[in-house]
Amino acid sequence: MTRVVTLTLNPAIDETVMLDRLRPGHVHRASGVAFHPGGKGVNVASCLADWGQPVIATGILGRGNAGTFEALFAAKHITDAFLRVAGETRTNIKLSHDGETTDINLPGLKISSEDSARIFEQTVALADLDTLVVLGGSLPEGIAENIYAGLTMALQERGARVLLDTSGLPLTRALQATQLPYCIKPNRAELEFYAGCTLNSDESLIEAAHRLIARGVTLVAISLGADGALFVTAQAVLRAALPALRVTSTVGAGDAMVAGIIAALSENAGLEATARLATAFATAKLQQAGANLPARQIVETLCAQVQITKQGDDKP
Ligand SMILES: Nc1ncnc2c1ncn2[C@@H]1O[C@H](COP(=O)(O)OP(=O)(O)OP(=O)(O)O)[C@@H](O)[C@H]1O
Ligand SMILES: O=P(O)(O)OC[C@@]1(O)O[C@H](CO)[C@@H](O)[C@@H]1O
Repeated sequence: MTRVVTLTLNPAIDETVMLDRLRPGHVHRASGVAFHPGGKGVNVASCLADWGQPVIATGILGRGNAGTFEALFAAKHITDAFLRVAGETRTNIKLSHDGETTDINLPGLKISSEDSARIFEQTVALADLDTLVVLGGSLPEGIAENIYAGLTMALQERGARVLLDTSGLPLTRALQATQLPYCIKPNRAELEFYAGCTLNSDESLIEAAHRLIARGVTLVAISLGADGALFVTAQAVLRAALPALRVTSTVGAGDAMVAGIIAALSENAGLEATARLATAFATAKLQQAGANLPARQIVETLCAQVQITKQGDDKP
């Protein structure tokens, strides 16, 4: 059976503050607040666990407030392989207002070079031939910008497949390397940052994806918020979308999509089945606060409803 490992080097406790509307420079009275243990790899693990997929979550946690993560791992039977370091994991502020979310993500812990080397080695040691490894999120201070490039090389040399979901320079460094991840899931802004230009049409997004595929990426999934997502391989391009009936929180929708891709890959699903499951996971998560999925049957019903449009002709 495929082993799934998620790495979150910079996890966060997401503090979601409910506001009627956001007016910069004004005093706001919040109508509520909620706390969820998060960070991209943690969210992916959480959604996979809801789907019934065994998952190992690793990364770096501050010992001071690790309890909130430990409670999640225990409740969802997620194998906890996190390194503990001195200090507290960051809290990220999510302002929920006017039907959208404004994110204020803090920098996180300062990591020593010894702990950086330890987490690198521990992560590589968790992977073997049939392992899918999700590398997710930003990097805390002290971790080299090219760590995802190095991890991708070391993990894929062991026969694992890497799915990378990050942004900014860590993404750029990983995509400039000689060994590229098996799969990436950028959103439009993340792909634009890497490409160094605006990508405001499907054609330009697909072209950017094809350039990465020519250099070794197998699957590029570009998430486009309410507009759905593009799933691009060397053989085909699919657009997948499903209007959301209810949006409780968009935080972690991209992570739910990554979880859906991983669930599909671990069943050797084809491209259309992967696009369907990934979109169903993301849409299902929108109904939940925090990175949680509803019952499997609800996700399966959504899966059948996902609208798939083929873009262009398939290639052999
Ligand atoms: N308002 C919405 N209506 C319908 N589907 C949505 C909406 N927002 C997100 N989705 C679904 O979730 C997927 C991922 O969302 P998005 O593109 O916002 O990810 P992201 O930018 O990586 O987000 P995050 O970093 O918060 O996880 C989309 O491709 C889409 O399928
Ligand atoms: O600062 P990063 O690591 O890029 O993103 C962190 C984060 O925004 O990602 C998740 C949503 O995708 C949240 O749980 C978390 O707060």
